[in-house]
Amino acid sequence: MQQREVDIAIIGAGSAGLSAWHAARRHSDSVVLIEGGAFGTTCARVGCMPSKLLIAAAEAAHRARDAGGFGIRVSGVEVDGTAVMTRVKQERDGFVGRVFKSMRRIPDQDRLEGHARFVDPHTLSVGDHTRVTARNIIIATGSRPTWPGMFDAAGDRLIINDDVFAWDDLPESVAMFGPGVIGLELGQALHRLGVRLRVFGVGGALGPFRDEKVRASAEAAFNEEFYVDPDARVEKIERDGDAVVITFVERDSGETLTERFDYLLAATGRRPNVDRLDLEKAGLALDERGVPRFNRFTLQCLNADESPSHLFIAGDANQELPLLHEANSEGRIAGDNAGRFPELRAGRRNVPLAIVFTEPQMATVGEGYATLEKRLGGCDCLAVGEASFEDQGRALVMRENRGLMRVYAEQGSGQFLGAELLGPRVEHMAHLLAWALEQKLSVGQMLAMPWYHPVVEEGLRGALRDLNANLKLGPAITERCMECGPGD
Ligand SMILES: Cc1cc2nc3c(=O)[nH]c(=O)nc-3n(C[C@H](O)[C@H](O)[C@H](O)COP(=O)(O)OP(=O)(O)OC[C@H]3O[C@@H](n4cnc5c(N)ncnc54)[C@H](O)[C@@H]3O)c2cc1C
Ligand SMILES: NC(=O)c1ccc[n+]([C@@H]2O[C@H](COP(=O)([O-])OP(=O)(O)OC[C@H]3O[C@@H](n4cnc5c(N)ncnc54)[C@H](O)[C@@H]3O)[C@@H](O)[C@H]2O)c1
Repeated sequence: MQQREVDIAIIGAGSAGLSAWHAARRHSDSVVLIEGGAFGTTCARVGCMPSKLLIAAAEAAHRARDAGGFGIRVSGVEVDGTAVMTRVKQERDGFVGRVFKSMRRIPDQDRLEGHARFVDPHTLSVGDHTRVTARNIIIATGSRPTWPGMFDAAGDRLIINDDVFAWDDLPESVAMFGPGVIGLELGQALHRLGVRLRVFGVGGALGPFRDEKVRASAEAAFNEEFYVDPDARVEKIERDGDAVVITFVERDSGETLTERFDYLLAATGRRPNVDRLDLEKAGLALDERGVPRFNRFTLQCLNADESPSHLFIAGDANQELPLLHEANSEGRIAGDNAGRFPELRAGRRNVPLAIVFTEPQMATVGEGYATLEKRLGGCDCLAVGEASFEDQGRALVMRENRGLMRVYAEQGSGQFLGAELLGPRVEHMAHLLAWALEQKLSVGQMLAMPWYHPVVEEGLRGALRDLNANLKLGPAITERCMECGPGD
């Protein structure tokens, strides 16, 4: 067993771990980065990037098929599954290659391969070859998919998102469990690429939405295109030969159906990789999920006796906001603070922003409706405005007129608080709204900004006007401007 003594050890060379390494190195040359799985990051290998590549191929197929709606005849649209997967994997390898290239800046002696576990609060055993003692340790171990035991009946036909990006060809059929973020992104893409699909959920949850009206609008919009039952009654999952056989009650007919699928894809959520670290030896206070308790501005963990720890936790491992930009900024803050320990700095945290790349797209900005309702609803302090995309000018032009936006503000101050968005290209509107929230703008100030015509953002202006009217702060709401055409 080799012995290493370092200032800072980082467990996990994903997005959070890499950001932490760069930040920590500004303070010390004695930083080691430990990786127990594949290098290249979840985002580039099996997450953000390959999923967006699959979605891009699906969009191309969809546009070709939808061209008839514009009077353009495109005959014989064919999806070549092998070519689709070849491009997805080639481009994905390019993204992973870029991560490797940036990792070349990390000297070989600063990288260790092997699974890390705590031996005591300052010591890690890595694989069965090295023992690392560190002044500070950053846990940046990411997350992994989780699923209920009943799916195991599907045997090796039970797959997760990682497996999709290893396919050489597209399958004939997939039963997707979990209409969350991953389930809807991948599900819609597979459907548009010609894969027979059913999506099953539990308890009615759909996508990232907590606002019931937006959730219901999403349920209706996706069901126009493919089968999604967010509150499914699945009676049996069996394996028969190469197929997964699923018996379920169909959502609209109420009939009990038995169908065969090539795969059962589990997209039923992710759990933090903190359960295989022997955390009990690290002396930390854990929450009910076994995740270390931590300060979101310093990323510093708390000891079991409530004193501040020398350990930090960043990225999906802490489960606060399991998104790429959050992993990057948390890694940076944790690395910086591990470097300057025990003198810590509060890191700057941005307002919450999440975007889902379905069509219509889904996005949430700010604390989210459920939290706002709880915090402000009881005293009538929460004002809500909304606008539908169904008759929005530019959305109609593009044949993308589906979706609903709900925007929230504080009564009295008129300060904008957040939004839940379903609609065309809302990725851009979500950014505008996040920037407005960062600037603490009031709804009146947002409405005073320039709005072009004809753009989908005019739909957002409609929602903000509705919100402004409900705030009862004035100025008077502009009636629809007829000479501006639909959308104003
Ligand atoms: C299909 C999919 C699509 C996504 N799309 C988006 C998107 O569009 N936009 C977005 O913002 N986010 C997206 N995400 C989320 C995003 O990928 C994650 O939030 C981000 O990658 C988390 O980074 P991380 O550094 O915390 O974890 P990771 O990149 O997973 O890094 C953790 C590393 O720790 C290693 N490790 C774990 N335990 C140990 C141990 N004990 N010892 C040593 N090493 C260990 C792991 O092997 C891993 O390499 C997506 C995720 C998925 C799955
Ligand atoms: N575009 C993006 O930013 C993006 C894309 C993909 C993933 N991500 C990140 O990854 C995280 C994890 O995504 P996810 O989709 O795995 O989680 P999720 O929490 O978004 O969705 C899980 C879904 O599975 C459902 N579910 C749970 N148990 C079930 C069961 N037994 N049967 C059927 N359905 C069941 C839940 O009700 C929920 O709808 C996201 O929260 C997000 O942070 C982000």
